[in-house]
Amino acid sequence: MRHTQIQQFVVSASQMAAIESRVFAAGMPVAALMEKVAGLITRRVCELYPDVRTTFGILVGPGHNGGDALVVARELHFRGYGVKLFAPFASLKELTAHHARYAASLGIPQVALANLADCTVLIDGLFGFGLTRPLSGDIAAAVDRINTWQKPVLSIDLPSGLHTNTGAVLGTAVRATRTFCLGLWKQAFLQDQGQDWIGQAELIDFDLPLADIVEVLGTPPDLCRITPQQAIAALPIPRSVTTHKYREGHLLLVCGSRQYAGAALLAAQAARASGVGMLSVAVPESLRLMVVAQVPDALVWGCGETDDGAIAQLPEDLNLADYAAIACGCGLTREPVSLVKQLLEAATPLLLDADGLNILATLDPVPTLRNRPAPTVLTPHPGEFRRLFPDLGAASGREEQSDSQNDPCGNRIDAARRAAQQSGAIVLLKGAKVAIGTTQHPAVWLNPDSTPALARGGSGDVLTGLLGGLLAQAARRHLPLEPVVAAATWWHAATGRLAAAAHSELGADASTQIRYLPRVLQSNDFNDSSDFGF
Ligand SMILES: NC(=O)C1=CN([C@@H]2O[C@H](COP(=O)(O)OP(=O)(O)OC[C@H]3O[C@@H](n4cnc5c(N)ncnc54)[C@H](O)[C@@H]3O)[C@@H](O)[C@H]2O)[C@@H](O)CC1
Ligand SMILES: [K+]
Repeated sequence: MRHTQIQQFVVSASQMAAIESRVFAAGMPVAALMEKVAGLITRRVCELYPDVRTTFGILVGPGHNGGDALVVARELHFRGYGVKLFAPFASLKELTAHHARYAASLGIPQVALANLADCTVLIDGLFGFGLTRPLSGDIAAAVDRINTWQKPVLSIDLPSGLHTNTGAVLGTAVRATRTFCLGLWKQAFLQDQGQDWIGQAELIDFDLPLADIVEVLGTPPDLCRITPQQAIAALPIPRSVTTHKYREGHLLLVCGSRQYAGAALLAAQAARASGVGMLSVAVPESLRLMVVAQVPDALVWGCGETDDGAIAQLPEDLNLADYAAIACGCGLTREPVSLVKQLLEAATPLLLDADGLNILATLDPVPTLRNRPAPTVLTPHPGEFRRLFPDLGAASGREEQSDSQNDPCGNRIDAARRAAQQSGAIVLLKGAKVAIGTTQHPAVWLNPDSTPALARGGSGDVLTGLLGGLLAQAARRHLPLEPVVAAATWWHAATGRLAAAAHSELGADASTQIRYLPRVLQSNDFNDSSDFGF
């Protein structure tokens, strides 16, 4: 129970410091807490490296991150491992200085950086959440040098140099292969730009009292990390034994063009897997028979089409008020502007994706969304996000075409939150760590576990169909939509992971993902984030 709760919290540096202060004020001695935390880290290090011939080079910073590192060094030394310290700071915090003196008295050698080059593993205790400014000078040079060695690096709390909240690299940063996040997940672990420095992330729970956490973070907290347990509790959306198809929601998918016919099929097939009671699909007339053949359970509307094969207009006898939700965008092209305008005016929950978003971006999006008579869900990737919210765009993540991850403004959590506040929409900002901004509490939901296997054409169409189907079911029951968006995000990512585990990352194409959607809900392996055993 505690394990599940703890996994949901996400903190900033100042919130972590506030929680820590409450614990210390209540009587927990600082030194005792450091012993406890470092003991837990040591246990994990020994599990990972049971062979006592392993040698550890330990990087010691001036604050309590360095203190943790010194306690770990001492414990590894007592267990018979070879340990060397690199402690380049002349001035240390008091507790850290005590541990440094004791380590020296035990004969643990302090060495120059070059002497760590022959160690098997490095442990990074330079800086944790107390980092206040960019790394520079000798320490930055030392970090850069370490990064060229390509050794396993275990970072304590955060890779040194990473901003605790944004995950941005401040000057330079240690490139960890694994990071032990201490106590509560820091925001950096849920930001895309930190991921290549964090490596494998693992939470070390050291029993911060829930009462103190809740007091600082509020109930419900502002941020919520989506857990498998939460998502599974919302899925599948429960149905009564006496239900009928129209009570399970009716989704209208508006999608496809002659150029992008497959997108319509993928979205429709994924919507079907959501359990939605009724599925209608509006496509250009020339796609109608293909959709009927591939998704025979859908009602398919053939729409008048433009010369280029995009939807020109919806059929006159199609009544938008008949649907519990509408999802639009997959394979649409940017032509059907009046169609998207018409959908935006409908008093029906609306999901916009892909070209639906690109068209919305030309329609003065913020006031348009604020005037919507029903809820809106947007699912932009960073490029679409920037077109929709240009003043927030810099905060949404790296440029699509750029491999620079060092964007100092790349705070996706903040971007999703502010986009939702501005527009009133639920904004699902795609990326490795999806951030969902809402106008409710929590203000942002964050999905921690995904797979690069989902970074491929078609997987966005699967998400749109799945999410659209779930929104229709939830809207029909008057359930809040935000938790459903979070659950769909998790379901989509978990499907990608399950499909990749079975077929490799290369084999987890969109059609395979659709086949795996129901299997995720049948699996019992959702007890922690390392489910599926990889
Ligand atoms: N939150 C908690 O409850 C606990 C925290 N602990 C550890 O304590 C850490 C936080 O400790 P501190 O607050 O001492 O902070 P840090 O150890 O992260 O670093 C702060 C020190 O680094 C200096 N500094 C900051 N930026 C610098 C830069 N760019 N170049 C050079 N020096 C710089 C500061 O002046 C200060 O002396 C955590 O990350 C964690 O490792 C654990 O020991 C125990 C429990
Ligand atoms: K560190």
